[in-house]
Parts: sequence; C-alpha cells; structure tokens
Amino acid sequence: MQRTQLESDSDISTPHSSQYDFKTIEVATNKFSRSNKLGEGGFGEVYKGTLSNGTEVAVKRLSEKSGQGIREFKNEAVLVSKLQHRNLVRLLGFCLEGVEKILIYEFVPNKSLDYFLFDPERQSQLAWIQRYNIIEGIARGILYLHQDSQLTIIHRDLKASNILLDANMNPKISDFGLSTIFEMDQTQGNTSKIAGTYAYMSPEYAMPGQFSMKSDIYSFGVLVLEIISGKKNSGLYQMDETSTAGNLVNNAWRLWRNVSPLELVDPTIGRNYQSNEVTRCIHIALLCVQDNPDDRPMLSTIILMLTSNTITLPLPRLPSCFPHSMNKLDQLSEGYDSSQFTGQRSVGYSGSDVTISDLEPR
Ligand SMILES: Nc1ncnc2c1ncn2[C@@H]1O[C@H](COP(=O)(O)OP(=O)(O)OP(=O)(O)O)[C@@H](O)[C@H]1O
Repeated sequence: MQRTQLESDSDISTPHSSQYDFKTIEVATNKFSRSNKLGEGGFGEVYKGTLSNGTEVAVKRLSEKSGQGIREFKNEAVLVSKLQHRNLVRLLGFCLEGVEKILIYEFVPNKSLDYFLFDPERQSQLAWIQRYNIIEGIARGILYLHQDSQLTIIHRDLKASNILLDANMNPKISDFGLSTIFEMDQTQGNTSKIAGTYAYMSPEYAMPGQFSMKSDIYSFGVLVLEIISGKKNSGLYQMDETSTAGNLVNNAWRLWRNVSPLELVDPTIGRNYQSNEVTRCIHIALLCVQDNPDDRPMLSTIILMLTSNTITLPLPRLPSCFPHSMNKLDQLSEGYDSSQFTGQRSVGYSGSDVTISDLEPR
C-alpha cells in the first residue's frame, strides 16, 4: 500500500474503538462455532458474529501463515479502517492477542457476486438494471481506492467472490488492503489462491513488481464481462478464435469483431436491457483488458464512459492472443461502418474512435 506523506511507517495511534479484545470476538462468534462459519478464503476462516450492541459483523481470523509483525499489522489495519465508501466493505477494527490476528468487518448480508452470477438457478435473479448498478458501484469503489481516498490502494485480487452484495444488492468490494495486511507475496501464495485468481490477472501481473492500478483495471474488465455474460473467465487463453468455449475475453472479442456483441449477454436476462448500455459496457471492458497497461483507461475515465452517453470511446486494441485476426481488425481501426451493427445507421466508428451512443447493435 502506498501512503500519502501524512502517514509514515511509524506507529499510528489506535482509535480506541477499532481494537477489540479476543474475548469479545469469541463471545460474538459463539467461540468461532461451526454454525457461525461463513466460509474460508486464502487469508483464513470467516465467521459471522454479533457484538453486544447487536451489530452484525464478519470476523476474518487470519491464518498463522501471516508473516507480518504485530506493529505492521496494526498500522495497516488502522489505515484501512479509515477508508469509508458505500461500495467498500467497511473494516470496523481488529483484534491482536497472542498468535491471533483478526479483522472485524461490517456484515454484508447477500453473499458474494459469484454466488448469483455463476449459478444456473440464481443468475436470473440479477436483472440487467442490477448488473449495471453493480458494474457502476464496483467502478466507484475502485476509483475511491485508486484515486479518491487518502491512500492509494491497489486491490490486486478483484474478482466476483470479492464483491459482496448488501440488502439492496449494491456491490461492496472486500479484501482491499489485505495483500499488505497479510504481507502476501503473490508468487508464493497457496496454489488454490493463485488458481482462483488467475482468470482476472493481467498479462503483466505475472511479472514480479509489475502491479499497478492498471492491473486492477484489467481485473475490472474481466469482471464486467462476467457480469454481462454470467460466465466465468477461465484464464486459459484460447488460441482458436472460432471457439465459443474457454476464455471469456477471447469470446467477447470474437463476438465484438463479428459485430454481434450482444450474443455475450447472459440468456437469463432475456431482452430486458438497453442495447446501447450493454454494448457500451462490453466496449469499456475490452478497453480494460487490453494487453498494454498504458492503453487501459483510468477509473475516472471509466466512470465518465459509463455514465455519459455522448462520450467518444477509443477502439480497443486486439489482444496478442488473437493471432489470426489482424486483417479484420485493421478494417475496424481504419474506419468501421457501423451499419454492420445496426443494419440502418452508418454512424459510430471513425478513425480510431467510436461514438458508442450511436451504436444500436441488433
Ligand atoms: N463482510 C462480510 N460479510 C458477509 N460475508 C462475508 C464477509 N466477508 C467475507 N464473507 C464471506 O466469507 C466467505 C470467505 O470469504 P473470504 O473473503 O475469506 O474468501 P473468498 O473471497 O471466498 O476467497 P479469497 O480469499 O480467495 O478471496 C465467503 O463466503 C464470503 O462471502
């Protein structure tokens, strides 16, 4: 985590309310009983708890593998607990006692996005309007982490299971700041964690020290494609561009090039969506998953693109894992006739830009 000048590595005075003693947490979670267990992630087990004042919390008991010292843990936890945004899961405090390192979060009642998105029974519960709201909320949450809070935080592990949903199905990003609290070395995490996260990794992510906000933006692009399609990105790069199976990013590109991007839409949504809104989201996602981090837009730009119908979006560059397609792509970037999209109006792509609001894909 990078800090502003105001915050140094020196010990930070702990606001009394943010440090909990172990006994309180034990009572709240019914001694970490099995029936209170919400699940288990790469950082440790998570339990539901109820504090004595009735507040429901989620208690993350970090596994002992955490190599971080007590002082650093405390400093980072205090910093992260200062972050407040409606699209972030609030860290209420922490507990440090003996070997125990525990984080106490607000309880978010509607489980995580993957619980709905990738389940054939539940995905129909997410209408397009909710999915759009979720996309925008995630973007606003990341914007806050990247640019709008006192700290600059790169999440590093944005994925559908780290997007929790509140009572009104608003998204709340969880696990931000954890990579620093846990001192996680991405190259040495446990295998399942790496495998689970692989699908969201930007190409440069694999290289040590290459994290940046732009890696988060790549993950955001993958998330958007997943939210639209209801399909998981596999992380396996499919070399056969005609295949519909496998990598979601490739599939989105294939449909985009075939001027049929709406075929990506999760069939359980039906026809209850605005074509130009969905197309704009797909377009933004393709900009986010471009190979070159410098080509990916900043979050502030993404928010503008999402919320303004008139803003001109640049054409996304085809990923390098799309070997056979350069000819058609050249046609696109040299001036694309969007009548292929609409069958009616010849507006939209010109030079390297597209006015996405003018596109009305079939
Ligand atoms: N604040 C919270 N409110 C409600 N449920 C939560 C909260 N935080 C985590 N959970 C639930 O606890 C379980 C474990 O979450 P955790 O974030 O540790 O792991 P994960 O996201 O599944 O995996 P990973 O560690 O790879 O990110 C999940 O089912 C998650 O939905």
